[in-house]
Amino acid sequence: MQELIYADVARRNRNLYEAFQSYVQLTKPRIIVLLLITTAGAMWIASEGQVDAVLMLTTVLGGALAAASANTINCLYDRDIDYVMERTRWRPLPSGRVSPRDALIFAIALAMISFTLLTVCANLLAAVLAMSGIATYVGIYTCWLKRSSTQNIVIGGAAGAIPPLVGWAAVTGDLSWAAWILFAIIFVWTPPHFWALALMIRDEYAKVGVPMLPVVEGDAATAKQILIYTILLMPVTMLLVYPLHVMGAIYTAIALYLGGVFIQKAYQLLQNPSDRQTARSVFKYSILYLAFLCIAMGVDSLPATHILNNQITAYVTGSFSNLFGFLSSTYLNS
Ligand code: HEM
Ligand SMILES: CC(C)=CCC/C(C)=C/CC/C(C)=C/COP(=O)(O)OP(=O)(O)O
Repeated sequence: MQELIYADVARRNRNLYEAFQSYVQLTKPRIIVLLLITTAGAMWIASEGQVDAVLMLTTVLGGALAAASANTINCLYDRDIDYVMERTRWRPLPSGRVSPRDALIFAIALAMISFTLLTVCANLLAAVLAMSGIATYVGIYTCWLKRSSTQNIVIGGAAGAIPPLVGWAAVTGDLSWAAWILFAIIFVWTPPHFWALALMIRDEYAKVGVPMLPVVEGDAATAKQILIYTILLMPVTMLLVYPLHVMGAIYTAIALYLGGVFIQKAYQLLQNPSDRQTARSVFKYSILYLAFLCIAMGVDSLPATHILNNQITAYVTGSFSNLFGFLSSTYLNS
């Protein structure tokens, strides 16, 4: 009898754990981690490295819940095509592990908790921005553009660029130019990130009639667009240095290096646009690129780094003025 009870409890626990896993899977948790790194990075810069720990925790949690809600609604809306594609067939909705009704209730609950948490612990602007992220990702990307335009990801990508705005607003209560540059960095980063993946799984998207760029315009045209966006990304990242002066020498060096490697990889892809391995390498690098760029921003904003940054800047400016002095005296005297 005792054993039967134990077996029953064990089975129930296993079922509970499996249900829990299915709901977690609905939220696409691995993507959320990088979204949160951009939120935390923005908070760190906005507070010049002196962010309140409770505010950081609650904002990141609120942002995670909003993104989880957005991803769940995306899974709900796309369950028809997810069922047909190999890559997505085993997601909780197409495989029947979660019912559409339960997924909807889950997504609404997540959004409501996120809104309340952000309003109470951060401010209304941060909460409204998070909700606008859900609206953009679901309304503009998922329901409207994903199945109708090759530029779906360019315009819909704005949703993924909202998390740093949430973080910035949570700290300062408003949105400065620097916050909008962070938005612009992720906005320009998203097409190379996604199109590299789309090159790898082009046939899957073609099978379900989703007009991703490689499906409609081909591999070479997509690789060309990827290269254009990676080149554009470099000056956009530098806007934080000049004219905004929010970042210093350490960020500049790391951002230029990371951007240089990104361009090099995109160029390699252009040489061989149908090579899946090269596309995979660009996709993987895009994730590393954004994570390290945020880390560079964080390091650059540390109070201790300011001293080092000032010394490097003074040295570089001093060297330049010496050089200009030398050149002008040489040429003016000759
Ligand atoms: C609307 C714009 C975006 C689209 C359409 C998009 C699309 C995708 C897709 C289809 C995947 C593969 C997911 C899977 O196999 O389940 C993926 C992976 C990923 N995305 Fe994006 N993405 C976008 C924006 C972003 C943003 C803004 C971030 C973070 C800042 C991000 C971070 C990631 C990460 C970290 C992965 C890898 C997840 C893993 O390890 O499996 N994405 N993305
Ligand atoms: C502030 C806030 C709430 C922002 C939300 C931003 C957000 C959730 C971005 C996620 C991007 C993403 C996973 C796209 C995949 O979509 P897909 O449908 O093309 O991927 P799939 O083919 O794998 O289903």
